[in-house]
Amino acid sequence: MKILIVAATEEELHPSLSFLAERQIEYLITGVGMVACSYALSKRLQNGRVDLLIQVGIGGILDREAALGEVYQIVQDEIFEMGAEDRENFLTIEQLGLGAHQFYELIDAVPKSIPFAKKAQAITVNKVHGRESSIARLRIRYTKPLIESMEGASFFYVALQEGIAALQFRAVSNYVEPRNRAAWNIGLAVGNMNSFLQELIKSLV
Ligand SMILES: O=C(O)c1cccc(C(=O)CC[C@H]2O[C@@H](n3cnc4c(=O)[nH]cnc43)[C@H](O)[C@@H]2O)c1
Repeated sequence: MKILIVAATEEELHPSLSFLAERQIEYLITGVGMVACSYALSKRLQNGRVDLLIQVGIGGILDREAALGEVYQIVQDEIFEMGAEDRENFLTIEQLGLGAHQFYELIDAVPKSIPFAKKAQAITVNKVHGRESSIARLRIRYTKPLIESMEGASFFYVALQEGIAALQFRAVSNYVEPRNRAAWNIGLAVGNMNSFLQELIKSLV
């Protein structure tokens, strides 16, 4: 099975680089954001077959009770607020009849026995939430565990277009809260993400 590991930045994958090299598992660094992710992944997929895409990275979590560092399996991801304002209402791209904003993991080719991670839904943003009022609106709209990233939905979108199995995992580096960069624990999240990734790969190859 040809696996491609996808991450936005090399920092997020750094602890696994020698592990991946030893096992001849290919990885792709896409850059941050939906446009960079879509471009880099599409370009790579034009150059050869892949059976399974695995995106790993860090992300924010809305739930203040959740533990920083925990790894989540993202089962559903959406391009946040893709649509149109209609005065006080919001119309999704589906409601406008112009496309889709909600995408899902694709697990047909994935063995059942992969390591356990809590499941979460996610939103993918161009602008990281950092204002009290917009975060309060998120809390009303989303009741299940919610992770925020800047690439996830575009990753699922490309996988769907190409018909390739795709899994996404995010370790929590920070809470979705008024901007507080000093409170991010990127080291913990990257460490846990990579330990999980290595267990996952061992279960697959
Ligand atoms: O310092 C900032 O305010 C800031 C604003 C935008 C991006 C960053 C980054 O460091 C890149 C974030 C990188 O990690 C993912 N990530 C991590 N936490 C979040 C989040 O709360 N919301 C959205 N994305 C997040 C993201 O996928 C990027 O690749 C710093």
